[in-house]
Amino acid sequence: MKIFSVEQIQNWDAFTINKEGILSINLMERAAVACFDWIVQSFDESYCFKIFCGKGNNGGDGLALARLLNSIKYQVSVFIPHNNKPGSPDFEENLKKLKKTSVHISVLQNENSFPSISEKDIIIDALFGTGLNKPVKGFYKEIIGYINANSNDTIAIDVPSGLYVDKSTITENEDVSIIKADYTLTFQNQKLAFLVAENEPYTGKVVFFDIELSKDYEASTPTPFEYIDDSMIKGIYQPRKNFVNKGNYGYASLLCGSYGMMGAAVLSSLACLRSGAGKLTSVVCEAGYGIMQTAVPEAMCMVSGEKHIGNFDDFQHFDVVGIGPGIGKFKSHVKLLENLFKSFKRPIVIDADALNILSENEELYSSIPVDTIITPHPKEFERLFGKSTSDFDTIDKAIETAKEFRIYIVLKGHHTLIATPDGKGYFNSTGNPGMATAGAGDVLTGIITGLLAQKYSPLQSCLLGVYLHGLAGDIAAEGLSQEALIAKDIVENLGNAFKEIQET
Ligand SMILES: NC(=O)C1=CN([C@@H]2O[C@H](COP(=O)(O)OP(=O)(O)OC[C@H]3O[C@@H](n4cnc5c(N)ncnc54)[C@H](O)[C@@H]3O)[C@@H](O)[C@H]2O)[C@@H](O)CC1
Ligand SMILES: Nc1ncnc2c1ncn2[C@@H]1O[C@H](COP(=O)(O)OP(=O)(O)O)[C@@H](O)[C@H]1O
Ligand SMILES: [K+]
Repeated sequence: MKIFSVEQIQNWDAFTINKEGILSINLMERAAVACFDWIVQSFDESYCFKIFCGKGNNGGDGLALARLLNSIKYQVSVFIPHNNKPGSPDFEENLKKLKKTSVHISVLQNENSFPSISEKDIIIDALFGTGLNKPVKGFYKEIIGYINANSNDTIAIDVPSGLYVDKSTITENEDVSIIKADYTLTFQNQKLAFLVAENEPYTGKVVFFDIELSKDYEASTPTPFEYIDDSMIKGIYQPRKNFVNKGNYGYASLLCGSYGMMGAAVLSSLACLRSGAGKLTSVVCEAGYGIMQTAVPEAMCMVSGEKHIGNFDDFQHFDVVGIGPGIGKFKSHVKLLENLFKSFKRPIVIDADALNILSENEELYSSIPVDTIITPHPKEFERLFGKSTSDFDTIDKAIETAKEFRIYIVLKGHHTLIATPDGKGYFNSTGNPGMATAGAGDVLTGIITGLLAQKYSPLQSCLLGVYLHGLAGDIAAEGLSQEALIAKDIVENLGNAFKEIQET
């Protein structure tokens, strides 16, 4: 699914109106009906709705929604902040229609005219949507403050008012004014603002409504950002053929583990095999040999070093090398990375301590082979590429860095970002906070390494890898709860995740 900028969203509306020969007010009605249907499913007639409407089309949605709710006898009142300018044409049209109903409409002149809010009131925020063009100040700020001070459920239409959709709203020095919604009912596609941690306090649960904007526009409009959905994954996943043997699915290797951290080696190795790699050699230290052979008998083992991996340069057998889970930070690992970068001409995945070693040896950055995949969590990313001023700055930085070094950066998080060498960013749609548990990242390294071994391209391996990893985590959390989920459960549910994508 494509993630569009505000300008593109506006063009998409206009394109749909032209192409379908409909009026913009019909599109507004579609949006309002979608919100209405959801509200009717979610709240019974004992609730009253207080709808705050700006004078743009977001406010127009609010007015149309007020009329629809009133038509089936919900109690509704509408509040429009005083403003001398006329509303948008569709706002005015909907206001005319609303005036013919029994809905009470008040103009808010100052804070004395703010309505009292009682227990059964639901607040609907239709002040500003995608048309926000400057930070909220003055009387609007007071209204937003008033709404936020209430503990009643607040439903934002399209976007919590005050939040920019495609850039950062949070500034270090200023006190921002944004609705803190419990639900955001948004139209059509995912929006960049909903994918970053800094906006979590404002969006609440985001619900998407298909208002049937033109598919042609979506298909033909390029955008730097996409949301990884099941249709994208279906296009990548390759079912196994019948006349095959293990040689067809590649020879993976993982350089992993050290004394005290063999769990990371076991988890990444199991995940690599469970993702379908033909065969795997885990390169481990002597102290970990017995553990690996017992915990993952399906993997072959090579030994290097005593308590941590020592010198190793026997890479030529492998189709892909994954390095990092549990290897610890040792001086000799600098040489290990140097050797790997120099001698191995096939895909490489770098994670965990291997990234920390890189970050302390910046002279190695320029020798990272093209198309390498690195999988930092936010702290590792910061160690590698420095601090960011906002989550949007981090996104830009990831994309610029991926372009500069021609590598893939899998920046792990709630919506993991894959930044590509050609300047695109893909956000993951699967996964849950139960996966914030030790070892979950090691599992991801194993999966991506295993997919690369099977000849998925680096981009496909990243996309399919993060999606499967998150989906396995979601299936595990469904059975176990997020709290009880541990990394092993992600591995154990990889099979169910594969089954789910085979079925969709
Ligand atoms: N264009 C369409 O056909 C559709 C639009 N829809 C709705 O329309 C919204 C976008 O509508 P608009 O483009 O009219 O924009 P908005 O309704 O989001 O807001 C624009 C209005 O607010 C003013 N404004 C912006 N920032 C302000 C600030 N900080 N302080 C004070 N005033 C400010 C602008 O001058 C303008 O009058 C969407 O979010 C969605 O809710 C939906 O009805 C679906 C169809
Ligand atoms: N809140 C969350 N929502 C979704 N996925 C998450 C969340 N927290 C962590 N994850 C996923 O779990 C993995 C954690 O990786 P990482 O931080 O490297 O853990 P570790 O180093 O312990 O293995 C990442 O793939 C990340 O995307
Ligand atoms: K809004």
